Amino acid sequence: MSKVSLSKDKIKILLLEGVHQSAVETLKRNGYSNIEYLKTSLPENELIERIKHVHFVGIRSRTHLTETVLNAAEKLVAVGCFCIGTNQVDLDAAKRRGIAVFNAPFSNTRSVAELVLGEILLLLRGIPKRNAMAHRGQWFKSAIGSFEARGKTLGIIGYGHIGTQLGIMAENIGMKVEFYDIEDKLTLGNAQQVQNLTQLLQRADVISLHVPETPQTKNLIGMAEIEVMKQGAILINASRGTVVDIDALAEALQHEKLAGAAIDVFPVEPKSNDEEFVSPLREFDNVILTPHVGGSTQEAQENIGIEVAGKLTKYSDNGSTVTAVNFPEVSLPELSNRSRLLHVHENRPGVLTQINQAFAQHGINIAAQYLQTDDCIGYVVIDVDSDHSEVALKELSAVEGTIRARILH
Ligand SMILES: NC(=O)c1ccc[n+]([C@@H]2O[C@H](COP(=O)([O-])OP(=O)(O)OC[C@H]3O[C@@H](n4cnc5c(N)ncnc54)[C@H](O)[C@@H]3O)[C@@H](O)[C@H]2O)c1
Ligand SMILES: O=C(O)CC[C@@H](O)C(=O)O
Repeated sequence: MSKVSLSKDKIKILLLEGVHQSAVETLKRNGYSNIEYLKTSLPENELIERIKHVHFVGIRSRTHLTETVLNAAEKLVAVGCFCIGTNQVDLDAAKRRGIAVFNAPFSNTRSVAELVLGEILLLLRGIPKRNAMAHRGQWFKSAIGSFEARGKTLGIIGYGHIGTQLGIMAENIGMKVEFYDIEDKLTLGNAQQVQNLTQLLQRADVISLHVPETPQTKNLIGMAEIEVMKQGAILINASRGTVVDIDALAEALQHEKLAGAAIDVFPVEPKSNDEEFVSPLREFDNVILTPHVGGSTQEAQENIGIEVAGKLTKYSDNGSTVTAVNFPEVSLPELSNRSRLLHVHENRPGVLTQINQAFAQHGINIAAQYLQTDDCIGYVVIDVDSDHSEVALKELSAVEGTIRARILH
């Protein structure tokens, strides 16, 4: 599949799920005006219909870009996930089709950490229950089950961007921070890494989850894990809904093994704000339930809009894949007075030799060449004199193993 360079007004961009207007402004500022903006996600059949015609798509966590959807995305060059998580995209299928995927790895980190810190304080004081009772006209003035955060142990599972930020903030209010991570991590402040999950579960007064959705984190916290937690501990999950077995959690709350919980993400989430939220946790006054809003602050959404739209325009304008989550990363200088060929190919021996031989045969001088590969694909970027660019694109497209070739002037 090959493409000539389209003028910017012909490049179609579909933005879903009400991404912040800062994304639209950033795209427009960079010359992209052909933007369709929808406040919601789309049902799969409609998504398949619309994605056929677009070069870039922007989504959040509700839109699932499965292999079936990507099969229809004939023109798609890149996906922008206007969030941290990218589990809603079949990253491997996108890569095999030469579609780069970008996200915003830190823009909502602080928002999630702040929400979790607030929940820790409220849950340690038993506020959700007292609040619910007061709404029903009941007056529960009592210190029973009400504790300061100072001196309590916070156990963080997944000590990445959010986990570390939360750890620092929790230490600032006098909590002791321990964490479990599958990687050896640089500990910030006075935090301590523990060697296994059980140890952390046994020691912490509050457990907070900050892992990605992976096969290994599915039901990371189930009946057996809750069993080893302290009597009266608190569980917080603002990572992904698959990480906690909700039925096991409901049972633990029923038996008062846990004093409370805060859950922001669920195995199945409503597809829109009009759909009913169904969960066995609804009956518990001591559980804070939030509709996947950990990262939903004005500050975070604005920054995400600018960051991800910026990455899409950079990839479109000059081919840079820096911070792409499924693509070999190539950092590129700006293009001036030349043409740039972007070639995504299956990573097999001899592709570069074929390219160089074809260019040599046609007397095409290579001004600069950049190559990065991973175990599946290679991404080569070649700057040539503009006089030779169309021949060069034809030659590139004919190379065996070509997935995509694109040209920028
Ligand atoms: N609720 C929200 O709105 C919201 C907002 C942002 C992010 N998130 C979720 O939070 C997750 C974490 O975000 P982050 O920016 O801190 O990610 P990150 O990649 O910086 O950190 C994740 C950490 O988890 C560790 N990890 C991975 N698998 C593990 C396992 N099996 N056991 C223990 N540790 C494991 C990693 O080594 C890493 O240190 C995201 O993947 C996303 O799903 C949710
Ligand atoms: O904005 C969203 O839909 C997802 C937010 C959060 O889960 C993320 O992964 O950044």
